[in-house]
Amino acid sequence: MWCRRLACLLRVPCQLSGSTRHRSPWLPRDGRTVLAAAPRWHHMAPESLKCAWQLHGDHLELRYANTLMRFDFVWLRDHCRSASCYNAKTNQRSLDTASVDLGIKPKAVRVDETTLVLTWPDGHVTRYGLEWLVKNSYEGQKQQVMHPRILWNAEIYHQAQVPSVDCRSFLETDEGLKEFLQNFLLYGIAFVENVTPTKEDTEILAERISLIRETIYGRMWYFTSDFSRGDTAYTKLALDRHTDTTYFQEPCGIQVFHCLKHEGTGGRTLLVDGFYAAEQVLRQAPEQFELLSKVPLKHEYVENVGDCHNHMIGVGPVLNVYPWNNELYLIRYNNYDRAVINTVPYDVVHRWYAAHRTLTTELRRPENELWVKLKPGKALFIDNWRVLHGREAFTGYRQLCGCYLTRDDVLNTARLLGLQA
Ligand SMILES: C[N+](C)(C)CCCC[C@H](N)C(=O)O
Ligand SMILES: O=C(O)CCC(=O)C(=O)O
Ligand SMILES: [Fe+2]
Repeated sequence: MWCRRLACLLRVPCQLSGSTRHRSPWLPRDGRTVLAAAPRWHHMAPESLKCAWQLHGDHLELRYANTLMRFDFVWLRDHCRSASCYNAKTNQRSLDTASVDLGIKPKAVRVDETTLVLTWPDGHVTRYGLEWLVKNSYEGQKQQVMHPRILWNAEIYHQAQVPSVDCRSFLETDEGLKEFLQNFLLYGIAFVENVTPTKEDTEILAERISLIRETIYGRMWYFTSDFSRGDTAYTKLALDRHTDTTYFQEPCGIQVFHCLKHEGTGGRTLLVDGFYAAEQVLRQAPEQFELLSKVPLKHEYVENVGDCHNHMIGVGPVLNVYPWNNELYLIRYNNYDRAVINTVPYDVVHRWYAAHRTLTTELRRPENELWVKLKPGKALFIDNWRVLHGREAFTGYRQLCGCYLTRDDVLNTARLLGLQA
């Protein structure tokens, strides 16, 4: 309940779907009435009014479990789960989709209490469970979220009292790992406690949930304020909230931080839920949310320091949403690394700056800021596609180690433990 309700807040009413394409074909269109050939609803036995279907020129319409679904005929042929079309052992399609006539129509259609049965012109029979269709239809997907989340500001996060997971339980039990991953998926951040403060022990943690993503910064990195790289992260300066590696075509999915040493003052870590802020933008100004999700931008990293020569460019909008349900899945926000804007005309640029300002205002609200002091022994995992991080300026010697993780593999681990990810 927690997840569904809050995650739903992230879904935008789709402004692009009001076209006539989605209108029922038997309803008057453009003021004209659809005449005689209007399709007819076939109901199952009178006692099961929950299912009805009708055939149209190019698709089948099915009402089941309060969902009105429309299926293209090629789709229905392509997804056939018969033994000759689909290998249920490997979950792979055997049917060559290119061999299906794009004008294909079923020769016969029958629906009983549980199953839709289609006979194709060549005599091949396709059966679909009605429950399977609800789960796998576009209309069914549209009503669901891919990633249940709890959006937070500082108060929501504190009140939830999300526990840190103990290192041993994380490494040695499935329950510990699952609890950690559930917290991570819901909040976009999670802590492991009582970790031995070394790079090697941090690496073992990372490898428990994923593969380490090696980048231009190395596999496992150490960093201090030694100016060894051409980036402000390697200084003592404050860093405003941002996501990392915005200049990669696919920004790193997860960032791991473990502070191994700090003898000095300051240096607290700032965390802000980017999706919570984006959600506020959506409520206040949906057209600005839409602009942030449509306007492509470049981020860039140019480095020429010592032996390090790098030039990275990543392209994409600030907000990335799934087009079928408008659910946010990635925020790319780094004002330091944002490149010259040359991908949009001047008038769009101005509206984009206004939208960016609205988002920045939300991201900077003090009540949205979670401040934590990272200490040796406490490792922090951050969803770099959702939660922004920053840091306070500091004095003294401070050493952080960590790594990036490949997102697919974190989600893989979570799914194998039975979590929705
Ligand atoms: C974490 N580590 C110190 C290795 C790299 C820092 C990368 C900093 C860069 N400005 C970015 O935001 O991507
Ligand atoms: O020093 C820190 O706490 C974080 C610096 C930073 O943003 C990074 O390494 O990505
Ligand atoms: Fe960073």
